[in-house]
Amino acid sequence: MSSAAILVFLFITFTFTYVLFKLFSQPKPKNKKPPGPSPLPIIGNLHHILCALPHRKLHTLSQKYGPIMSLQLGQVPTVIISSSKAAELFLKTHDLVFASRPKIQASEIFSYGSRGLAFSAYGPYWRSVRKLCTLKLLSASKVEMFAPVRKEELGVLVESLKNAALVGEVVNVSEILENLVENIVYKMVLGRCHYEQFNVKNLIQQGMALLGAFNLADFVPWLGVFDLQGLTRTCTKISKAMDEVLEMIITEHEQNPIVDQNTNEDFVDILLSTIHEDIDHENEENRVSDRTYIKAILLDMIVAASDTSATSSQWTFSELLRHPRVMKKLQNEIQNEVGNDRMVEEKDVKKFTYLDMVIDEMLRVHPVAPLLVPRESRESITIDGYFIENKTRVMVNAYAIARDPTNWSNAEEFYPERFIDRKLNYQGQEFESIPFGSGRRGCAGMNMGLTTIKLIISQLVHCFDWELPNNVTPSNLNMEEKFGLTVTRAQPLFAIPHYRLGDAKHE
Ligand code: HEM
Repeated sequence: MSSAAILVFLFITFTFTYVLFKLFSQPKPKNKKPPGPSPLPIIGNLHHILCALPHRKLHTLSQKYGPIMSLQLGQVPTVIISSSKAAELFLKTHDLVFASRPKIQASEIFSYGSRGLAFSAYGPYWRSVRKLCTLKLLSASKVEMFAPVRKEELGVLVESLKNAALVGEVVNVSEILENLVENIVYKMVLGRCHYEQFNVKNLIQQGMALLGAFNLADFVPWLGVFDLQGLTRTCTKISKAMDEVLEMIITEHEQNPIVDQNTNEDFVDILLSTIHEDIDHENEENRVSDRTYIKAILLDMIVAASDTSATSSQWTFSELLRHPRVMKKLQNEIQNEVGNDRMVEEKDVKKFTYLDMVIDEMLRVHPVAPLLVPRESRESITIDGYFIENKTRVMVNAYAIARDPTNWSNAEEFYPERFIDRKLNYQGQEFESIPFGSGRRGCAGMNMGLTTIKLIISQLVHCFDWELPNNVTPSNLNMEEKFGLTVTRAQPLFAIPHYRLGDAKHE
């Protein structure tokens, strides 16, 4: 073969190899994944979220890799959303694609195979349960129906704080707020909060800690059979005890049905009245023949309502103590409407416009579920040029979104006045602050939560002036966070109440 022929042969071979290499070595443009840090073998990027405050770490990473970022968490392909624009694409434009939840081992065990609302996969069963909860448990009329429970529990708390004020006692505000919200939630859901035979609160607290714990099996499923962290055993044990307690509570309700029109129903009564209804009309296989769905929904309601509302109240209180100007302005607003010789009633709260701004600002600065509740894609889809494969886990970083400098100036500063001309109604239209998530899987109990928090805060700042104890000043008050099922204060909040009303009557 002549040298020219050799050159031509080599040229053709090289070109052909090059074209083949280009074709197979680069991902096809339509399969381009969102950018993200390189994964390690087996664990992928798990080390990036295994830290004390993952929402902060993911916020920092998103500043390098962008608002739609890829992570490989063990075996689970994951996308992290960190801007309002990206959140709108995932939670509004393509909401239906991301309306499912991944299977979480603890929820599978506690909720009888995720038969509650929060963790069930998108489909006919979830749609029926969501409709049932929205209409029968969490509607505006039901929120109002439970006003007497909130009033009674707050009345008891104010009396005990008045006694503490008399002797200048330092009060553990975190603890009293947790107990208050727990009492309200347990009375609303189960009818009462104390049982002599068992400690239901303690059991559910243990369950909640397990739900918030990092479980390796959720990311590397084949490791699940070895139960390396012992979580499967513990969850199964607690779940069995919880099931026995819930069975007893339901049986007690069955044996004492509500006959008196003036007696308020609780969630158990309401759900029992649905037991003969076919909850899942579209799917024969999902037909509910026992009461597991009632137990799963009861648990979901307690878990979803308690920590979120208690933690939000604590952050609001902390910010008010850190900002005496805001505290004074709020007290003045309430005093101008209510005077100082009676306590706040629930109907007053709607008039407190500055309170609305304080709560909006607290929810922006301290979203208590900063990564919302994870979603899972139901099909493969290309968004903004990035390919998102089926069954990708989606985590929306509400913490990062609420700090996006394109939407918020001095984002770390707590400044309620930024909401004077800017109303957020959390109904899925705005995405600059999404503490309740958005779309089909958005929070089902938002009105219940907001009503509870607003009443608690207005009552406690109207009845009392609050002083920081010892050498704590507004500027050195510890505001460190602790990550779990919700992001709470790392240290409990302490303060001294000083009663400030005249002869208040709690009508
Ligand atoms: C300040 C109080 C609250 C906050 C900040 C909050 C926040 C959230 C968030 C971020 C989600 C996930 C949304 C998503 O995936 O897009 C959620 C879901 C949910 N929340 Fe809330 N929540 C609060 C109070 C409540 C209350 C009081 C209840 C019930 C009584 C409740 C019931 C639920 C339920 C059932 C879901 C799951 C909905 C579903 O998957 O279909 N929440 N909440």
